[in-house]
Amino acid sequence: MAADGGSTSTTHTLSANQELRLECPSGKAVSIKLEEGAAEVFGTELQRGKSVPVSGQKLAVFTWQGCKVTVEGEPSVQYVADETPMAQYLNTHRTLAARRDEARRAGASSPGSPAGRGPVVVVVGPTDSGKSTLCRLLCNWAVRDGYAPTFVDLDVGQGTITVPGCLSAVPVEQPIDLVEGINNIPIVFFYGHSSPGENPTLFKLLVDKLAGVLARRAAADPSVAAAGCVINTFGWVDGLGYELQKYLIQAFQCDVVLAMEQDRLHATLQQDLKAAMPRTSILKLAKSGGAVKREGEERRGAREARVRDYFYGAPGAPLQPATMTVKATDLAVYRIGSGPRAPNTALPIGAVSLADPLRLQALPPSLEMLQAVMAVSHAPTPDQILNMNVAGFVLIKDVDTARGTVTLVAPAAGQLPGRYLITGTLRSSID
Ligand SMILES: Nc1ncnc2c1ncn2[C@@H]1O[C@H](COP(=O)(O)OP(=O)(O)OP(=O)(O)O)[C@@H](O)[C@H]1O
Repeated sequence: MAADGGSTSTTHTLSANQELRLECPSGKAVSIKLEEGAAEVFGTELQRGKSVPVSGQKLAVFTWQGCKVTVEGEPSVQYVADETPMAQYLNTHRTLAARRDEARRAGASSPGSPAGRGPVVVVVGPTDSGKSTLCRLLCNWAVRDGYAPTFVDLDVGQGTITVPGCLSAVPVEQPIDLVEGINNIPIVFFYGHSSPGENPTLFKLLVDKLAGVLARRAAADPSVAAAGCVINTFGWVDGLGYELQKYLIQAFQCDVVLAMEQDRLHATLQQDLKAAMPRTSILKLAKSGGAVKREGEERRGAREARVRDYFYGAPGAPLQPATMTVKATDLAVYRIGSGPRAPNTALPIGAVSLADPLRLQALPPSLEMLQAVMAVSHAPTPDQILNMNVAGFVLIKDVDTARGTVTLVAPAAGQLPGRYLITGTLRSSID
């Protein structure tokens, strides 16, 4: 590596298979520019001579052949690494690519046949093991091969498709934009909490709903089926978390499980899925040394940033949300389950919680709703709320019980796309 330049501009010369790792705090302008050669950020190729803003991101500029790249601004961390798992990740992609090609051929000769189904890949592993990053790489490489895989995000704590607390899926038709993310309309089910343990029954129900929608889409379109799915999961891999991982692997009928970092997770999944899913391959992949550990406060901050991005746009791609005051009678707010769960240890000895985790409870507007992020359901009637995906989100800013009004922030002005709002425990402190 050679570096030169002043404190706000550094040019790095990378050799083949090296990567430049950057941690760029939000609020400080940092951009990268490819000067020579070829390089990619998690599978998205950089255009030569084009400056790309990367504030608020932790990323790696990787090169297969060698390149020269300039960093403008002052990242809090910047260094070049020689050792990366990229070759192993690319080999995995090549295996998946061969299966997509086979599926495309089979789907063309007999549409709707099981052989026309491309790989359904799930990435599992502890928090910060690089799961989301690997999903992004696999989606981007598939796009570069001419496929549009469906990216599924079940990470309700640190998801990347929309606000936290959701199970969502979106077709990736273009390389993921470094500023704007995935430019496509997702299908979203609202769970409403940042941990799958908050209401595991609801989490499983929504896994089944989303898996059902995607199976129907694949059955209706051979090119969707052949491209397959790449599924990101949450980083809770013990106890109930592990049980939920096994549940979702079966619900989505995953045929490839990529276990990041942990021998134990890999081995237990192999044992436990052998009988139920004999044809599923379970592979272990190395964690990148660049995947950065985030502590509780930072994880909360990342969730907050996702909510901010939803309403106000990502840095470099601003949006204009609307603040509206509506009549409380024009809305109906529902909570699924009966409020925060009492741990069994808090109940009298021998008692079990009789709370129905799928019970719909109508809530009158109250000050307890301030700063709640609520989903706007597509449901035409309340009894359909559990079955339907959501149109988008609102943030509750004020409730005036005397006047009977609710003030909320929505992505756009005008009537909301539905009158049924779903609330959970998701809150945001943004203005
Ligand atoms: N090679 C790399 N160089 C620099 N940063 C990286 C690299 N790989 C991953 N990161 C960063 O490390 C952080 C953690 O990675 P990632 O989000 O992929 O992990 P995860 O397993 O999905 O985490 P979680 O379970 O919390 O969702 C992210 O900010 C990501 O951008």
